[in-house]
Amino acid sequence: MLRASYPPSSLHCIRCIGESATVEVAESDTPMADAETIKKIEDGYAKLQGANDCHSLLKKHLSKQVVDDLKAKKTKLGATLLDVIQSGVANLDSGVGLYAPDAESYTLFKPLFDPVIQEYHNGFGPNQKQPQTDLGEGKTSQLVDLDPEGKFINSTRIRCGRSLAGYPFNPCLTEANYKDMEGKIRKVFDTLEDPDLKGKYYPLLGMSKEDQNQLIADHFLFKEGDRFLQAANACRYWPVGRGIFHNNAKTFLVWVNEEDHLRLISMQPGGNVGQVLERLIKGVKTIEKQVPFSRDDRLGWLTFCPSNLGTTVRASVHIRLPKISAKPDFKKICDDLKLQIRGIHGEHSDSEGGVYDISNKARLGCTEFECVKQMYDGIKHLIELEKKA
Ligand SMILES: Nc1ncnc2c1ncn2[C@@H]1O[C@H](COP(=O)(O)OP(=O)(O)OP(=O)(O)O)[C@@H](O)[C@H]1O
Ligand SMILES: NC(=[NH2+])NCCC[C@H](N)C(=O)O
Repeated sequence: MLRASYPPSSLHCIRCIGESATVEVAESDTPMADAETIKKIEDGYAKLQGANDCHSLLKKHLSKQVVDDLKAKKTKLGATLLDVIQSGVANLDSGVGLYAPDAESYTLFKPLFDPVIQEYHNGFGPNQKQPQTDLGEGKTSQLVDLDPEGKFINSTRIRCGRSLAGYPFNPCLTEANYKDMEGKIRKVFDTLEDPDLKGKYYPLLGMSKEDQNQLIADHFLFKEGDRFLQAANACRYWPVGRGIFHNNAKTFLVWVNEEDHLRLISMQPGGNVGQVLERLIKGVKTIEKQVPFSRDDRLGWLTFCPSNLGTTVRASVHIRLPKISAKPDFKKICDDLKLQIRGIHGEHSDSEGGVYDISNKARLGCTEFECVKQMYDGIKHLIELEKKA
């Protein structure tokens, strides 16, 4: 074993500025995690093992064997198993608990990612491949309004994530990367002419707290200070490079550099899923003509969190189902329909006034249109149950 200087711009990011950039390099020249990092990984493993109230996929799949096999590994950008697991170790209430600091992490730390991916995405196995993109062009008319009388659904939203090719994910990005990426995407926003898409970019830097909080309360903007992202080292230089684009009607929105490089969102009041999807397709197709995105042959569109791989599509409604949501088996009914229940202010929030956010859960191993259809068919069924209850 030699000690050598590895030029890890990302290692600075991952390990906080000010730390020495010297890391251990094995004889094969493969970068290796240092002893301190390995100790933290082992301590993290022990903490998870001792936490009886922790039910994350991380805890379930981070076996002693996996720790021993992966603890010394390091990606070319300097990411270690610690970077992958630290959010789930800090937040024992995580559902998933791990993130990929860069694309290489999905292969280097495969023995951990693959079983998590398999369990989260309906059994998507290590030899399975994400199908070709099918956003649902020409098929949106199949998705007729789920609630034409406006009795149940407050609003419908479909989002997808995209990573700009050539850049790693949050923990490995430098401040210059953030500025650069924001600059590139702002130029693309300026070219949007279609009346459905045309709008303005609002950087977080310089936005008043009042405006920011209003956008969050109205469900348009990402929240600040997400402890899961913070513990994953994903909020560095905040608010530099972060912001939101939206059209006048706030029905087409793009989040810049929150959890993923981009989140493209279409949303509107009511239950017209077809219209919402139609607008999203237009937005994605227009933007992707100008920006190359990272796609993996097996895992599809690449994202920071393994729960978002593949299509990256989460199609949701904000819905009131007072009768069936009061039943003890409501979660089981949704699980069986492969739907996920969230609270009114998004992930890790509670329901308010009996309104739930219900969406497709899996995003990998199916097409984009199938993800939306999963939500559509499931919600249709839930509304029928509510009417009969
Ligand atoms: N159908 C919907 N109608 C209106 N707002 C919605 C709808 N679905 C989600 N939202 C809002 O979008 C915002 C973001 O939600 P949330 O963070 O749960 O989901 P996300 O954007 O899909 O990302 P992630 O899964 O990474 O958390 C929240 O304010 C949430 O209330
Ligand atoms: N926004 C997401 N990536 N959501 C999925 C996981 C979020 C968080 N890391 C958890 O495990 O609970």
